Amino acid sequence: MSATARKTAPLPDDIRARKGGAPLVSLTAYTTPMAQMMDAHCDFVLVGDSVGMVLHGLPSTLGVTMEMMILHGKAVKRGLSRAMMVVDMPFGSYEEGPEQAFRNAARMMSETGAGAVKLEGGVSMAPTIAFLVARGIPVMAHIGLTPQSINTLGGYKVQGRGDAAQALMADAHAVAGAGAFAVVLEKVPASLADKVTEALPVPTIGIGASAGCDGQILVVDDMLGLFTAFKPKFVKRYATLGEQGEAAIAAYADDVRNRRFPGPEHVFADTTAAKPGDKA
Ligand SMILES: Nc1nc(=O)c2c([nH]1)NC[C@@H]1CN(c3ccc(C(=O)N[C@@H](CCC(=O)O)C(=O)O)cc3)CN21
Ligand SMILES: CC(C)C(=O)C(=O)O
Ligand SMILES: [Mg+2]
Repeated sequence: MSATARKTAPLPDDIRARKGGAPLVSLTAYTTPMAQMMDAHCDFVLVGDSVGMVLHGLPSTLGVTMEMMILHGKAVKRGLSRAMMVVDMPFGSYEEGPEQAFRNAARMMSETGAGAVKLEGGVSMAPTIAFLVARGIPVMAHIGLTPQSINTLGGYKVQGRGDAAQALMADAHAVAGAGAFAVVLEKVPASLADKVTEALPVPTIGIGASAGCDGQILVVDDMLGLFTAFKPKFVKRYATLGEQGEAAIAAYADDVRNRRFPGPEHVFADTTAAKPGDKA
């Protein structure tokens, strides 16, 4: 079923069932109005830990906390009626082991109303994914470039080139075998993304991966041109809202400095004998 024909949010199993079918559409969102804009057009919406870099000015995703993810998760949920919401588990909230991951993921699910959580990692995270899934928490996996590991990866580089392809394929099989209902593939060679997509029984969601993936995701502020501090090669700009916003702010500043704003239509008379159409 298309995102627009649907009346209620799909379940993780509905997303899983889209393997090999019409491409899954997703974007990140961090606020209610952005969630409202994409609700009719996306199969699922991710409250990404990219929120730290995009909305809070942090230098990486490492400083993002459970409290931040819960606050933004609640805001996004209020803007959705048809798309499923997935929330990123932040750095440090799940890596200690399955028990820590369950405790924090359960809190994330109950406090935000998310349909699933996403966590970064492959083979090493498989036991944690299996533990969560066995206890009722649907998990979306995220392999390839995993930004929470920036300090060991040494930069936001392409992952899985050359000999590293086998390890990436092992990560993909491990997370799918552990019960993840979908797998995000970030910044991997397109040919490898296609092989993983063919090999896995669950949908692959590409970001800097391949048009052959079972779905795509982007950071919404990137595709709208609102976030401009950097632009990964995988970003396609569908709008230039940052530029348009700055031009609008410059026009406002000019109006204020020249007393063109507020105009007569923006101010109030000292009488209730209002003209027709006036608001109190
Ligand atoms: N705005 C935004 N978009 C993202 O896709 C994103 C975030 N933030 N924050 C969390 C992670 C970090 N991600 C990244 C960050 C950088 C590149 C990247 O390709 N960087 C280029 C250009 C960097 C630059 O121009 O400064 C690189 O060559 O490293 C990729 C993914 C993906 N996620
Ligand atoms: C880019 C997506 C996959 C993500 O993890 C995020 O926005 O945090
Ligand atoms: Mg993330």
